[in-house]
Amino acid sequence: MNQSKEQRILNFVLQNAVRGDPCSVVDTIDKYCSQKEWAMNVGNEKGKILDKTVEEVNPSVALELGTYCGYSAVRISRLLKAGACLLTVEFNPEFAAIAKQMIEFAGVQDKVKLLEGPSEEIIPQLKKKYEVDTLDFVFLDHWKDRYTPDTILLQECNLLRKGSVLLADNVIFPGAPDFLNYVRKSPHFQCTNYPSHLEYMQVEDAMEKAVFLG
Ligand SMILES: O=C(NC/C=C/[C@H]1O[C@@H](Sc2ccncc2)[C@H](O)[C@@H]1O)c1cc([N+](=O)[O-])cc(O)c1O
Ligand SMILES: [Mg+2]
Repeated sequence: MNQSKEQRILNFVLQNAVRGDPCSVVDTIDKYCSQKEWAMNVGNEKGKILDKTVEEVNPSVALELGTYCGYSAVRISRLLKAGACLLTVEFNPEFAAIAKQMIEFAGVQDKVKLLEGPSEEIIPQLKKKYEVDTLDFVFLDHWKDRYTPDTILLQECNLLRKGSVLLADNVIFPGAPDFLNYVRKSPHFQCTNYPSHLEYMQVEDAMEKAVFLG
């Protein structure tokens, strides 16, 4: 039975990256996906916007929706201070298994908790089951039509506090028009747009930062 693209990406990392070195894992995935097979990792150009936002927020508790192969989980967790953690949500078991191996190879497993299941089920469990008080940072990179309902759900579950930062990938391509509309119209969010390009392509894309105002 031939391998999946995600398995091929993982194998390329296992054979070419440096174990325990998150930067080499990130660079090796970018190398494979720019030269061999495109894949929906946030990539290096938008990844630098992600890095800057994570460094600015310096979160104690971060949430990622849409782990995929673990590229952004490795990218985010490499920047976290001692004792901080990233909770990342993935509902596809194959992708979760790939991401788990990617995270372990990068050596960031002590900072990352991979939660298997759909975000709409996991988010309401974060306080009681995963002992989260509030989230300092949320990276949205899962199904684009889930960005808005999950942003509303995060508020309903009292998981955001004054100053919590949401950063959404792909608000131009594939696009998340209802999310942009929602956060930009809401009096509870202060929004900033960061124009960029789709990973590994010369297609326009952008990230949107939405700071919760309480
Ligand atoms: O579709 C895109 N992303 C959807 C990502 C989905 C990821 O999140 C879960 S869905 C889930 C996870 C958790 N909870 C509920 C659902 C999927 O199993 C996948 O791992 C996308 C597409 C393009 N593109 O160019 O077409 C570029 C990108 O950067 C993208 O992010
Ligand atoms: Mg994306």
